Amino acid sequence: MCLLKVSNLKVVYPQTIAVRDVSFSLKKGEKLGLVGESGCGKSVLSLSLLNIILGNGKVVNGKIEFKGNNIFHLSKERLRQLRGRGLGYVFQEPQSAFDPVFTVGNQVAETLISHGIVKSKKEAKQLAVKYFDLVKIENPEFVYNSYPFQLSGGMAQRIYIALILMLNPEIVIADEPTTALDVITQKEILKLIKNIVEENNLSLIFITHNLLLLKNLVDRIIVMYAGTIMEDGDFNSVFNNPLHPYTEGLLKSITINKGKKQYLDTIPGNVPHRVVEEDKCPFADRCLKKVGICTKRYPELKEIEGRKVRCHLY
Ligand SMILES: Nc1ncnc2c1ncn2[C@@H]1O[C@H](COP(=O)(O)OP(=O)(O)OP(=O)(O)O)[C@@H](O)[C@H]1O
Repeated sequence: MCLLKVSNLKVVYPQTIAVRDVSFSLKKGEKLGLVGESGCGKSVLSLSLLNIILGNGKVVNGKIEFKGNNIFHLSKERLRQLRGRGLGYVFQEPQSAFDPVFTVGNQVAETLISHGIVKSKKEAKQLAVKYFDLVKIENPEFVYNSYPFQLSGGMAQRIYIALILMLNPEIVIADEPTTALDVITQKEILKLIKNIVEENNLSLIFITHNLLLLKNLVDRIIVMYAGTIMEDGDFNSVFNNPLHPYTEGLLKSITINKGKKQYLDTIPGNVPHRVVEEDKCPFADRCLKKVGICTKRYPELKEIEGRKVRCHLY
């Protein structure tokens, strides 16, 4: 069953096209990785799935359907339900998700009551303590009564994940959820997200600039560059046999040697700070395999053996 369908989405800011001609869909239980260098549009795309457009950005084309309903046409109330019970968003900075002046319990209870998950503060506490235990918080009652500043980054992220799960969303969106955490906590949080998503047959959209994090976590990967999709396919095929020269470059820049990450080549040049509409491939200036047409025409996203690639070489 298709849960989410994005068609020809375009989101612009006065200085740049943040998301350009993006189309993809997500099935129930599917785990999708969204990867690309900083500034390629991952966050703008994932926030727009909740109809959140920050600053003076504008959706100028396309639609996003959640279970067949265009989210840009939902009433305020249905949108509020979508953000939480439809799509649960785990942010990069776990501590900033909480208001410093209220206890964790207060904020959790308010969210659960406002989404209709529980009716009273007492019920909220019972449910929260159960879920805090599930995400391996020691002494959940004590944590429930704590203030956010009393939590470590890892604890705050676990609590936030527990809160998202209590809302019982159908899709979990995790935007670099482990960047602010140390390596050991990172691994624990990734394992936690994977287990919970699989045990409950939830769909996952995991956003990262680190392709290696996606190994053993997702079934499918979308590679983004300059606001658009360059490659879309099942993780193993893309990882073992990348079609797009950009994906190839990303993969060449990392390798695993006896479990240790080593950085090898980097892709020449930089990600464009400003994306404008041009009749050329956005990656042409950095591409080691470019041919004549690459600087003359914007490539379509083509389907090849169940995968998709935006490249004139195919
Ligand atoms: N509030 C905003 N105001 C102006 N421009 C913005 C805003 N948010 C994003 N942009 C622009 O949109 C483009 C895409 O940004 P986005 O944050 O989606 O990239 P990203 O891939 O998520 O990067 P990172 O990995 O660094 O978070 C960038 O050029 C960025 O400058």
